Amino acid sequence: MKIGIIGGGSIGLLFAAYLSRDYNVTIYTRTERQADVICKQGLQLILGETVSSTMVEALPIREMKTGADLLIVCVKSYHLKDVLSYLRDNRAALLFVQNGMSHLSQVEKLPHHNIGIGIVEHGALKLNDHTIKHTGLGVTRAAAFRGHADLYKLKADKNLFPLVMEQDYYEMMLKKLIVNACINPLTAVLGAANGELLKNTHYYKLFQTLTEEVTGIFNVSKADMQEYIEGICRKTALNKSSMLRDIEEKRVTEIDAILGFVMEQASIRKKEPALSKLLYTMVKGKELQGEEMD
Ligand SMILES: NC(=O)C1=CN([C@@H]2O[C@H](COP(=O)(O)OP(=O)(O)OC[C@H]3O[C@@H](n4cnc5c(N)ncnc54)[C@H](OP(=O)(O)O)[C@@H]3O)[C@@H](O)[C@H]2O)C=CC1
Ligand SMILES: CC(C)(CO)C(=O)C(=O)O
Repeated sequence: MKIGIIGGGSIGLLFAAYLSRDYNVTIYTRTERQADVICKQGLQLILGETVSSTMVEALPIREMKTGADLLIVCVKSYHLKDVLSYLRDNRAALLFVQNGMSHLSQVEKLPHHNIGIGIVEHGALKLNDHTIKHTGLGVTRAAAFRGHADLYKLKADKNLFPLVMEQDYYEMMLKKLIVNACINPLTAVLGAANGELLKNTHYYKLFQTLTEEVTGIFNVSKADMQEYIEGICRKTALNKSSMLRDIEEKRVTEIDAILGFVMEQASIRKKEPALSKLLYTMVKGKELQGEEMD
């Protein structure tokens, strides 16, 4: 089976490092430079004290080949529009692994017969063009959005890179969306690690109010979700959320895909997302502040 991975970032390199053990993998990068580095130096995966190297094919996306069975799209949600033009004439099955839910409206317009949605619960950090650090062991969940689910049942390391099939893509994405909506913007604005949302009594009140608002918009049980999200905050207590890292590194965040989607749904469902609106504006302001400091 031939797998193409689009985007040589944290998640793309992580997927490539594990899947290339069992499959013929090609990484499609934005730049020619990164593709050259990967082809010449191979991929390096760091997990704890262990460093493993694999030779993997890489090409700039504009030289994308046809003939792959599966393309796993690992760019950020706001870069999807740039890669969709490369996908339109490619008949491969597609698997999208973006955080948030705003990409669903773009995905559903694609003509492909087989489209899957993935949720990544690993932590991964790209150290350079060909080195990836697996910072948090988790699972990848996948479900069919359209067509056959079997295509995403990939063989991969059961302990280090397990894949779990889910029945309902919407339910699976919604749960992750609510987690990201309740943790990421607050930690980004407060400059706090995930565990601080539980430890600091004032932050905890804000966190509870936000969880109440977001679960209310989607008519999901607040008590169950609160417990689930608190569990994630405890497990990742010392970690910075991806949004906080984006703000610190003056990158664009995925706020539109996360709280933007929440606010859109609130408007459709005639609910008032007061705190979400406030946090959305604050994160947008932080993004602008980052741009102006450059
Ligand atoms: N990192 C993590 O631990 C987790 C990430 N996720 C989700 O996975 C998705 C990917 O995140 P992550 O890997 O961290 O993001 P990164 O920013 O690390 O990687 C995205 C990659 O996409 C590449 N890219 C952008 N535009 C194009 C293009 N037109 N053609 C080809 N490649 C392109 C970028 O290239 P370049 O660098 O050259 O700009 C970059 O290498 C996000 O939605 C994120 O929320 C989910 C769970 C955990
Ligand atoms: C689960 C969580 C909040 C872990 O930090 C995450 O997915 C993120 O940071 O984007």
